[in-house]
Amino acid sequence: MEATSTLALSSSPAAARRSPEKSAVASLHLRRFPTTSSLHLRAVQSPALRAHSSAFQGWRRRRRAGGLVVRAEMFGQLTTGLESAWNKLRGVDVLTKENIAEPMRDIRRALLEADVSLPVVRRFIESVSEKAVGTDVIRGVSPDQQLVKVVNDELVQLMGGEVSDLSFAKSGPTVILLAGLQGVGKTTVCAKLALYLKKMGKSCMLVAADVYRPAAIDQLNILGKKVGVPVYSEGTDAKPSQIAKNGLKEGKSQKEDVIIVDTAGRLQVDKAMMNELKEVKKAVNPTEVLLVVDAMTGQEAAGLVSSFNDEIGITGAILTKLDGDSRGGAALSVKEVSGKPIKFVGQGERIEDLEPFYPDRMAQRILGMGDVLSFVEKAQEVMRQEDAEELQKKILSAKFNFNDFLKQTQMIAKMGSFSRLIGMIPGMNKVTPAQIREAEKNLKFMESMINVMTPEERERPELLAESRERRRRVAKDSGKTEQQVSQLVAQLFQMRARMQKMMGAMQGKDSPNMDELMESIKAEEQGAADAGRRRRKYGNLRQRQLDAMRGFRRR
Ligand SMILES: Nc1nc2c(ncn2[C@@H]2O[C@H](COP(=O)(O)OP(=O)(O)OP(=O)(O)O)[C@@H](O)[C@H]2O)c(=O)[nH]1
Repeated sequence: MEATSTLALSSSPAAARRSPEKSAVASLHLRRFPTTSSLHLRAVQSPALRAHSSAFQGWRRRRRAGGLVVRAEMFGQLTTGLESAWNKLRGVDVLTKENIAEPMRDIRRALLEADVSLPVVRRFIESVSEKAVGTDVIRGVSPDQQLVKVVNDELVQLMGGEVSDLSFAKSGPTVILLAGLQGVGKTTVCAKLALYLKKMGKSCMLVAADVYRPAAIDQLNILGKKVGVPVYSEGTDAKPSQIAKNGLKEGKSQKEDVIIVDTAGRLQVDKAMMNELKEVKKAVNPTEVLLVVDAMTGQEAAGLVSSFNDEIGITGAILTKLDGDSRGGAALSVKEVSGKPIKFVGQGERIEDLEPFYPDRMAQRILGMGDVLSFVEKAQEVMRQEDAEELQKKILSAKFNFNDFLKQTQMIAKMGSFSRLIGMIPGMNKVTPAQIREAEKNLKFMESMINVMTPEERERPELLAESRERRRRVAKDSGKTEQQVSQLVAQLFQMRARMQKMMGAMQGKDSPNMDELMESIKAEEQGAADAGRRRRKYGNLRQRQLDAMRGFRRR
């Protein structure tokens, strides 16, 4: 099957003549490379990203060393469709509403061709467009790579975000009821699931409640033997609900951890089938009711999950035959259409070929750009660090005024948390969570006073230090006391001095001793009485700061 085969490809012209089909696939994959190569070039420009880019160098070495091995990806059709979207963004500097219009049309077309349902495609496109345009520019990352990342994140969300684990009963055996149309792979899934659970250390029993196809019971017996789990059956004469009930009783007496009930499939959904399933469900009160659907039926699979859920109430789906699905519509639509997660995927006929459904891994397989994604993530992390370094520099500046102060509190809020910033300052890791909470509270408090200062006062804190009138006005407008405003002004001067000390320590090549620094901060906060002692300790520059503060206190 083309979707699963691994093609050994040589990039030589002779090989292309020998096998034009293989060569076409190779060139298709090679077209993806300019992205990776330019990504590499950009990466080397940024020292922080150099280490990460070595992966690309490794790849290039391997490529130069000889033949190219390309795996024809599952969902290959969708991957190829999406590629044309990235290609359209070559040469643009930033993602805008205008320049993403055409790539978005390609993505839309690729998803529709993959048999994703139209409402799902619409929502997806809307969400990707909104996020792509609102994305911050990351240095070293090109817009096409950024779009890849946005699409990846949205694909992960579309498929449920997180892996959805099996639930187990709190007491007694866990009952898993499997339902589905004929030939979708239910009986095979029974055995695959039993093997999976056995590997988890759980004992299992299979119950043959498919009474309409005698071969199904034989098939289950054979598979049960293969996996090494008991199979409970009563032939084809008993009622499925009775068989399931008796099977559960047997399983309980054997102290099995999990009982998996195989039910009959029909060619299409009909009332008799639903009623029978309802009866079986009532008889065994299952922990999981999983609908087995064939991935190759595309969005129809998603519709089925919805209608089974409406009729009998299910807990999730198992997508089989994903190995033969080159489109991907089912995997992408099930969760969004039905609200029910895909819990497992079948990827082959062997009993080992079942695995939990990981939305993130699936998205990466669809995009076929694992390297680009991890590169963008790394670049985002570097950008966050650079933000923090920039912030640090500003904090350390002796010319720090209320504008800087405000900007920084806002930046801190943008970064999510003060604790994160503290953690980024070398040596500051010992700050306790209580101290951090207190600092965050103080920041808000101070911000309310700064907000009512005039632009001039923010620029030149000395104005407030010199004028009681101004301090009174700020107090009145912010709803704080005059004393609190005075404290804020004093604090700013203290901060300037403290920052100078930190700068001195850093420029003196020694890394600052933070314990000592924290101690001195505490000492500073004890008030004016200690000023003389601090003056001796901090030298001339500190002296000037303290003079300014003292002058202000006298007024
Ligand atoms: N390639 C592939 N084949 C599968 C997968 N799962 C099941 N099959 C094949 O699909 C066919 C039908 O599987 P069954 O398990 O008999 O299906 P069923 O749903 O129990 O069928 P009924 O009992 O008739 O309802 C078999 O040939 C399986 O080997 C899969 O994940 N990949």
